[in-house]
Amino acid sequence: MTPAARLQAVIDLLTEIDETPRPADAVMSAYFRARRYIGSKDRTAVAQTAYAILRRHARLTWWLEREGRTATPRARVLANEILAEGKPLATVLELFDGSKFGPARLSPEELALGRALDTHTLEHPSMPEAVRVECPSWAEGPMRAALGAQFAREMEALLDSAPLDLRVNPVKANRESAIKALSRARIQAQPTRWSPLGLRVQGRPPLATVDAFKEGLVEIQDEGSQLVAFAVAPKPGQQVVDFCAGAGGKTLAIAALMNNKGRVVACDVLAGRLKRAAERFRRAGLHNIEPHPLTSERDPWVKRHKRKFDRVLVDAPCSGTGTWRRNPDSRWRALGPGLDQLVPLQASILESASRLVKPGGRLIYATCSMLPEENEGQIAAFLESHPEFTVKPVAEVWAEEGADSVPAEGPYLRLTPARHDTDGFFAAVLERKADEPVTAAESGAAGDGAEDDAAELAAG
Ligand SMILES: C[S@@+](CC[C@H](N)C(=O)[O-])C[C@H]1O[C@@H](n2cnc3c(N)ncnc32)[C@H](O)[C@@H]1O
Repeated sequence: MTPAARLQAVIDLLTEIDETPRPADAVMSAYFRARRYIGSKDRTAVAQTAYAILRRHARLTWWLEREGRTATPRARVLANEILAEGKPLATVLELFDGSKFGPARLSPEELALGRALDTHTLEHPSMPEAVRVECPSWAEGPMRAALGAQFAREMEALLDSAPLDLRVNPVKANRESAIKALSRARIQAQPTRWSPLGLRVQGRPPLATVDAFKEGLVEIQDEGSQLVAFAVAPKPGQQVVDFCAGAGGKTLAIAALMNNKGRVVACDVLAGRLKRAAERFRRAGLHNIEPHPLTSERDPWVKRHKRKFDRVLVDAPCSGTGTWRRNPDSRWRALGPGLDQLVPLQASILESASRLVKPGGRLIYATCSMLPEENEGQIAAFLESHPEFTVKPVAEVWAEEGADSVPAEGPYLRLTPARHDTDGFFAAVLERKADEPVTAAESGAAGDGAEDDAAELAAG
C-alpha cells in the first residue's frame, strides 16, 4: 500500500466505526478479514493510526470545533496528520493526492483548515483538562469523585495501550515451564508484579498459533482480572457460582485454582457466550465447570439453589471505565446500557445472587469500573438491607491464601492503571454470617415468590 492508500483505509475504517454500534476492534477485524490482500505491515500501520485517532478523539474534535468544522473521519485524519504526527501541510497535501486508492485532494475549505492547524500541536493551553485527558463529560464528575487529585494521572494512564498479560494454567504448567514453552516460540514473558500466576508478554505476538496457548498452558487475562479471581479464593472441592461468567475468563481462573475438584457453575443471560467459553474450558483441561444459562438474574434456578454455594462471584455488567485502555472508542460511544440502567441492574443481580450463598460462604462483587456508584455505592446499599453479610477485607483473604502483598485499599480491591498497571477493577468480598436464619424475603415472601415456587415445584 502507498502511504496515501493507508490513509484512505484509516478514513474508511473510522467511517465504519462511526456508523455501527459495534466496538472498534470488532469492526477492524471484520474490515481486514474482508480484505485479505492487505499485508500484515499495512494492516498494522492502518490499525495503529486508527487506534491513535480514537485515543485522540476529544483533542482532535476540540481543534476542529475551534475552527468551526465537524469532526468527520476525514477531518480527524487531516487534523491528526498535522497536529499529532507533526507533518507540515506541504507533506499532507502529497498524501491527499487524489490517486486511485488515496484520499481525494483537499477542498478549499479543508485547505484553509490545514493552514489554520499547520505548526500547531495536539495540545493547547486553553484546552480544558477533561479534553486533554480524553474524559467524556458524562464520566468527568464521577471520575473526579473517585480519583480526586489523581484524576489527570489516571486518565492519562487510561490513554496508553494495555499490556498483554497471560495467566498460567496451574492444571497444566507453572510460571517457569510456561516461560520456557513461550520462549520456544520466541515470546519473551516476565512474571507480573501482583498475580502469582501472571506473565506479561513483550509486544503483540500472534498467540493463537503458539503451542503453549493452543495446549492450554496459558490464557490471555489482564493481571487485574486474575486478582479478582484470587479474591474469590476458592478451595478444591467447593461449590462455586460464577454468576456473570460471560466468555469465562474468571471461571477458568477459579476452576484452575480448584485444581479440577469441586464444581463451578458458570451462569450468564447470554447462552451464546457460555457456549463459546466451553471451548476455552476444554483447552484448559478443566472438567469441573458446568455452564448454566439464565433467563434473567431472577431465574427460578436461583431459588432452587439458595444457600448451596461456598463462593458466588458477581462480575457485574458495568460501564467498563476501567478498560478504556483496551477499547479506546468505548468512552465515546454508547455500546451498551447507560449508568442509569446499569446501576439498578447491578443491584438486582447482587441481590438475587446473594441468595445462593450458604451460611459462612462468600459473595464476591466485582466490576471493571472505576466509578463509585457501581462499586462502593453498590456494596453500601446492599449491606444496608443485608445485615446477614459482613465485609471481609481483601487483605485478609490474601493473607489466608499465603500471599504477601496485595494492592488493596481499605477493605476492597481497587486497581487503577496508573498505580498498578492493570485495567481498573473493583472487588469486594462479603461473608454470610455462619449462624444466620432464613429471612422472610429469602423464603420468597417479598414479591417474587409465586413464579419461583411454581418453578421449584415443577423441578421437584
Ligand atoms: C463483565 S461481563 C463478565 C466477564 C466475565 N466474567 C469474564 O471474566 O470474562 C458481565 C456479564 O454479565 C452478563 N449479564 C448481564 N446481565 C445479566 C443478568 N441479569 N444476569 C446474569 N448475567 C448478566 C453479561 O452477559 C456479561 O457476560
